[in-house]
Amino acid sequence: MPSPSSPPPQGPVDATRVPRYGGPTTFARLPRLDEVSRADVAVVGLPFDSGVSYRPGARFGPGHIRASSKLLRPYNPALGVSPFAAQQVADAGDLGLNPFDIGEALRETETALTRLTEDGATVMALGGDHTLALPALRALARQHGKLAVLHFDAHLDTWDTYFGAPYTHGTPFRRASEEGLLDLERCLHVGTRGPLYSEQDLEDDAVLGFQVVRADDYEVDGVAGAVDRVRRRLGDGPVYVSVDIDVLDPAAAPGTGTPEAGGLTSRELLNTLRGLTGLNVVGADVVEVAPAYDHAEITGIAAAHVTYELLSVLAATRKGR
Ligand SMILES: N=C(N)NCCCC(=O)O
Ligand SMILES: [Zn+2]
Ligand SMILES: [Zn+2]
Repeated sequence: MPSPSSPPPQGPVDATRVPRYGGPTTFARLPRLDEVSRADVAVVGLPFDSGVSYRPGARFGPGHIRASSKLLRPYNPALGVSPFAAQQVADAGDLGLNPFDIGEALRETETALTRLTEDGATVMALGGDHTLALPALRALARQHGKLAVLHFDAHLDTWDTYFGAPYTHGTPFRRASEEGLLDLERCLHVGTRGPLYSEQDLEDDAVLGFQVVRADDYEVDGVAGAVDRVRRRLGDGPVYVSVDIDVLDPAAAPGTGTPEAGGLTSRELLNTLRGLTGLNVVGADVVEVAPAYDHAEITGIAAAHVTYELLSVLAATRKGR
């Protein structure tokens, strides 16, 4: 927490004074991390897509999400909070990750995220492909102990290997579970759907520690039912929230590498995220935005709003809402 003498949070550039299409290119036109004395939340870009199994391009995700975040306004009426006034949010820029050596990129990510959190910031990562959830979990589990993962995705991402490779965007949560980073009683996927490799995938997934709120469950139980299940599963302990943008229907997020029909609406996703207020969220990511397949910033805007809601949840929780 800031001391009584620390300066008030420095927010975004005022859009009534500096046009939105000008000014800084940081997330939501916030200050850079090196422009503030300390940050409660660091937004950091992870430009990397060497772990993908289908369409490449998520390496350009961080820049696209930032460019699509220029219209965000300072007050969130849905949660009654000003996410950039209740806490210092700053943009830490992009990590320089090795595109030719996945193991090296994992180490670089873990080291950088460890440094950011040691400085007291909660990490809000913008991907990048889903491979990098693994080093994020490694960094945060060292600090907080075993973590719950709340994983929004069309996919399970608990598969084993592709072409014999263990570190890919389809495997981060199996590796995390095997490495003992996860609380196996408190993890769940939200929004999964579509074809699997076999029935065994779901059996393995349960053993690895995950329950599932399927995309189809929204049809029956709605957002309130999903939030209720999520909150009961997560409890009070530390939670890492990982949002693969392909959890949204391709109509709401075409710009991604492995799209699956039948997904969540952006309204369902944003309202589910708002329902996380009060939980002990220790880090989050928004991944798999691939701008080459986007149109009119549809996917970028969805990802920017997801990020904004996560920042709002952190702010509302900080204020004891
Ligand atoms: N994490 C994402 N987006 N996709 C995983 C898909 C893995 C597969 O090709 O089966
Ligand atoms: Zn996915
Ligand atoms: Zn994924």
